[in-house]
Amino acid sequence: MAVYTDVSDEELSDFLTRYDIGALVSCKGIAEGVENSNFLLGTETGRFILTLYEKRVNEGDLPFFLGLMDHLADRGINCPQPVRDRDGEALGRLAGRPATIVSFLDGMWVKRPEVSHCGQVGEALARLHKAGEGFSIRRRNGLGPDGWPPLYAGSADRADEVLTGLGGEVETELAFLQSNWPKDLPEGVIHADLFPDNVFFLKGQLSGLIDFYFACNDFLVYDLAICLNAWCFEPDGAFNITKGRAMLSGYTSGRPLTDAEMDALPVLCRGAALRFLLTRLYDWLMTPPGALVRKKDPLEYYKKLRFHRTATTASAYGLELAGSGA
Ligand SMILES: Nc1ncnc2c1ncn2[C@@H]1O[C@H](COP(=O)(O)OP(=O)(O)OP(=O)(O)O)[C@@H](O)[C@H]1O
Ligand SMILES: N[C@@H](CCO)C(=O)O
Repeated sequence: MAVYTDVSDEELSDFLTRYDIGALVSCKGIAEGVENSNFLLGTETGRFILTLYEKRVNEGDLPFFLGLMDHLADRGINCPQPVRDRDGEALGRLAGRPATIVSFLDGMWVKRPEVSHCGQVGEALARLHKAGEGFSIRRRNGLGPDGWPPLYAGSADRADEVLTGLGGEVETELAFLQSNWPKDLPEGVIHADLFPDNVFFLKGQLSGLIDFYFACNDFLVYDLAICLNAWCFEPDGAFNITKGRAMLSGYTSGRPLTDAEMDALPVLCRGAALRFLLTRLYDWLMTPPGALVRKKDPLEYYKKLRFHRTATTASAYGLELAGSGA
């Protein structure tokens, strides 16, 4: 459960006096999520989400995340909006942690995404990429190719505890990606973690996007590679090309891909799979027993990586390539 920091009723009521959102009526810790402590607040004026940023979020990045949510919301993306206190500050401090209050979004995430969900996520991702244009703050992707070797170093000597031979496979993949990572693709602000639990639907229609705390500047099509990984595989590990096709056509209906982006898709999908394999592997090995957080299976992403190694062109994901008849 993602409530790492306890907040007393007194501290919380005091904190809320800085805002114009009415007095506290209820406060409930939210079990989902792994990164930060989240609480659902009820006040006299409505519902809000209170987030206390935990150790993996760098405080210096918060102006990027909070500014980005404002920028996107101003451009029609339904995402949480930071609530400002009477001094105009979106970032406060509570129980010793940096803290913000953001608007509550209605909707539910889907545990078993269907083709229609994948198509809508593709469309929403293209809208998000366009809405991010003109955002003035930059943030490099700390979990991009340069970040993978140091991240892996933290679990390298224990990787084979998870699966015999996994360490060697990761090293081979790191070397391949270092040599084959594309250059000069269109860049912009990416979400970088648009998994099903970060997308809300209401009556089958995509209603909102949350959790911008991995957002950064990177290749736009890398975000699409992350979404293909997160949405288009079945629980048995098989890639569902119908879902892939729906996602890619949803995306390209809003933002066509360049030839270079299409060519790069299989390698970017490999990189995206490795990125989540590595963060999950680290957490799997390093989270102390008894910690409240639910660890996610690194091998799910190892299986996905193996699929991507068999993909030679973007048609493996359902993209129609000119002249391929695919
Ligand atoms: N603005 C919001 N409106 C409604 N619910 C929200 C909002 N923000 C967060 N939540 C709820 O809190 C849960 C956890 O939020 P979030 O995904 O941001 O946490 P996290 O710790 O960063 O998790 P992770 O990085 O693992 O996805 C969400 O699944 C959702 O149920
Ligand atoms: N979406 C990530 C966890 C949070 O960033 C994963 O499934 O590994």
